Amino acid sequence: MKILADENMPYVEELFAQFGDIERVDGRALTPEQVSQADVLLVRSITKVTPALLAHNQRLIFVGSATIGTDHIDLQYLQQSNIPFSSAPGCNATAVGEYAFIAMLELARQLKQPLKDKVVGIVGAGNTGSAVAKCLTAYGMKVMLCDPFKQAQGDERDFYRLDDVINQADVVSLHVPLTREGEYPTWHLFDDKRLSALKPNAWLLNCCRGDVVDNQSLLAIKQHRDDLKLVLDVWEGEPNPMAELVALVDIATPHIAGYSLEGKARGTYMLYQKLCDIVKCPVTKSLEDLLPPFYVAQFKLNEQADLMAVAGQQRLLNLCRMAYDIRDDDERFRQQFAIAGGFDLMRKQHKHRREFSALQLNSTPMNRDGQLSHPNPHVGDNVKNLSALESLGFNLK
Ligand SMILES: NC(=O)c1ccc[n+]([C@@H]2O[C@H](COP(=O)([O-])OP(=O)(O)OC[C@H]3O[C@@H](n4cnc5c(N)ncnc54)[C@H](O)[C@@H]3O)[C@@H](O)[C@H]2O)c1
Ligand SMILES: O=C(O)[C@H](O)[C@H](O)COP(=O)(O)O
Repeated sequence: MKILADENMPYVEELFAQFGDIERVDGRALTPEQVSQADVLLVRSITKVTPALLAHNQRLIFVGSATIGTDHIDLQYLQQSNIPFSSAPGCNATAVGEYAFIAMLELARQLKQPLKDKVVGIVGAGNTGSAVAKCLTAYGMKVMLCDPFKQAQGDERDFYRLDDVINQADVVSLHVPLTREGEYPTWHLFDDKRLSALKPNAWLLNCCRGDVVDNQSLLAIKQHRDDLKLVLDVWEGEPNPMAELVALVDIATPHIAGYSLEGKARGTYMLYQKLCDIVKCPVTKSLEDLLPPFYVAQFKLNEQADLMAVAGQQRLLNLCRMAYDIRDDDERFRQQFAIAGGFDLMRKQHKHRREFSALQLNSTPMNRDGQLSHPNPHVGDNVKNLSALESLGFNLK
């Protein structure tokens, strides 16, 4: 069996070598000739899987995309051609949730504002939107969800109309797929009108797809609305984002919101599970075995460190930065995005970010000598503190 896999998809050898020969390819430059002899094709978001790409291939038994988004795949064509396909729904949702939460904490620090007071509108309440909501509610914040599809399906959470979110939320975070058809298409969902309607001093985060926001309109509005703060991980025209817009964005990254080691591993692993199913072979590998341990074995928390209070915001940010320091990506992005191939190179070299769950926090209330400190008036607060940290996703031992 010949397996053609994107050169920047981790853990392919570990998981797929048992099925046959693996050839690594540049997913952005993939040609129909390269694909012609493949039995399995494993892609990322940068490969457009179209009838033209598959034109010379008669033997594919599986196309897999280690992504949540599927806007780069001609799903209808694959279905008509009876080529089994799978993406990796939810694989990097935790990474996106933590990215958005950390970006908000970081922006609050830059602006010297408390984050907790803000109301956050989440547009798209699927896997990634829910992961953001999980972090924010664990931190005690109010969220407004907007998802007309989930609402119509009877999802029991509270939902709001998009206009109400725009009018009322202090922060708007976007988590929709890129769609051009249907009742609620998302291409340029945030157009001139909606962008202009954002509240004074609003923050806008986009970690879904660049084309969900009209980047030209955003640039024009931001040029005369300095109050508007922007976090952009995705851009129209990737891998060539608009330089004038980058200059006005407060936190700018190269489409890596989902790039935790865990998220990447999960993506490849979900495709491995799918191929096992197709070729009727047992799943023998485990996801946990793929991941290296975190570089610090354990963090011991001082019981009085009230990370969940407004006063503890900086300390919480410091803890989050242990897993992922978004400032590094922002800095590198500004240095490299305009260099030829820079956008893709930053993504290729992005390897070391971990999810909160990789950090083991010692949950036993200790005093400075490492002794149990009962009875202690702060133990009750500490337990609340720890359970909020656990809800945020940290690993309490
Ligand atoms: N930046 C990154 O690294 C990164 C990582 C993962 C996913 N993504 C992008 O984020 C998108 C969302 O991911 P997900 O895992 O949450 O997908 P999902 O399918 O779990 O959820 C998307 C939700 O959006 C809702 N939706 C669709 N159109 C809408 C509209 N017009 N208004 C409001 N809600 C609408 C859907 O009903 C669905 O519940 C993906 O399709 C992908 O394009 C980006
Ligand atoms: O849709 C997704 O899952 C994300 O956009 C994903 O993180 C994109 O990463 P890529 O496939 O380009 O490596």
